[in-house]
Amino acid sequence: MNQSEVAGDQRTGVEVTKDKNGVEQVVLRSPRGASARVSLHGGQILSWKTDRGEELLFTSSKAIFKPPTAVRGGIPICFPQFGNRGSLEQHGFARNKIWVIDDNPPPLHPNDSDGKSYIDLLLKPSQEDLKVWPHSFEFRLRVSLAADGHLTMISRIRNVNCKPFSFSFAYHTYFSVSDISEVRVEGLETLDYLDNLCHRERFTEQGDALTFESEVARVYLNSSDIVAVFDHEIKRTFVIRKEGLPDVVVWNPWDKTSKAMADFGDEEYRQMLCVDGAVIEKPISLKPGEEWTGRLELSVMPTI
Ligand SMILES: O=P(O)(O)OC[C@H]1O[C@@H](O)[C@H](O)[C@@H](O)[C@@H]1O
Repeated sequence: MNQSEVAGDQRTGVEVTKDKNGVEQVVLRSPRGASARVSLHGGQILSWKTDRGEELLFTSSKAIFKPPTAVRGGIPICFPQFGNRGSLEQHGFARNKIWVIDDNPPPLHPNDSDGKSYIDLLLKPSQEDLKVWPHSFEFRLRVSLAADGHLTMISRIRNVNCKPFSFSFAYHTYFSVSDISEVRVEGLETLDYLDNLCHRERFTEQGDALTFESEVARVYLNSSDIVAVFDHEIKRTFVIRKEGLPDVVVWNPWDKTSKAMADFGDEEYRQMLCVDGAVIEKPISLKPGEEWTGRLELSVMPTI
C-alpha cells in the first residue's frame, strides 16, 4: 500500500509497511535520501536517518516492539501526562495506543506540506481510555521530512468534549550520541529546573552549558525556542526548534538506573541523551472546542 492508496493523492516519498507484529509503519523519504520511520504504535518516530544513512535517533537493542509496551527509543509521545505527575500510567497512554492514518486532516499552513514527505496520524480515546481519563479529544500528529532532512512534528490536540480538560505533553526524543561524556547541551543555561532525582525540587542552572557525568532527570522551565546538542567526538550538532513547548526535559539514566531497566542495555546510556520539547510545569487547559498546537523541528549539522 502506498500513500496514493492511503490518502487518494499523488504524494511521493511515503510508503506504508507492516512490522513483524503486524503494526503499520510509515516510511518517509526525502528526494535527497534522508528518511524517517513512524509507527502507528504510539504515533512514535522510530528512526530518522541522514541522506548518508546515519541513524540519528537511539533505540535500545533490548527495545520491545510489541504493543502495548512503549518502545525504548525513537520519539515516544507523552500525553496526557508526563512521568508520574498524575494518576495515569507513566507518561500517559498515547505512546501505547495504536493510532490511525488521518486521510483528511484539517489543513495546515502550505509551508508544512510543500516540498515535504509527510503523514498525518490521529488518536481518539477508546472506551477504555475514557474510563481512566474521561475527556474526549482528537490528537492529530503531522510528521514531515523536508528535502534537506529536517524532521518536523506538529501535534494538534482538540477538546471535543463539553467540559474543559488539561494535560501535559512531551516529545520524548532519544538522540543518538557517540559518547555521552563528549556531549554538551546549550540553550538551558541560567534556567530554573525541577530535578526528578530530588523530589522535583527547583534549582537554577549555573552559567555553563550542560555536560554529563552522572544520572540526569530534569525539567528545564521556560526555555528559549532553540536548544542545541553538540556531539564533540563526531562533530555533529542537533538543533531543536520548538513552538508551544516551554519546557525541556533532559534525561540520561547513567549506569545504575540503566541496569534496573529490562528494555535497556547496561552500557547503552553512553549512546543516548533524551532532550524533549515539552509542556509540564503549567499544563495546557482546553475549553470545549479549543485546540492546542505544539511543534518541534529537528535538524542536524556538522559542528563548526
Ligand atoms: O521508562 P519510561 O517510562 O519510558 O521513562 C523514561 C524516563 O523518562 C524521563 O523523562 C524520566 O525523568 C525518567 O524518570 C523516566 O525513567
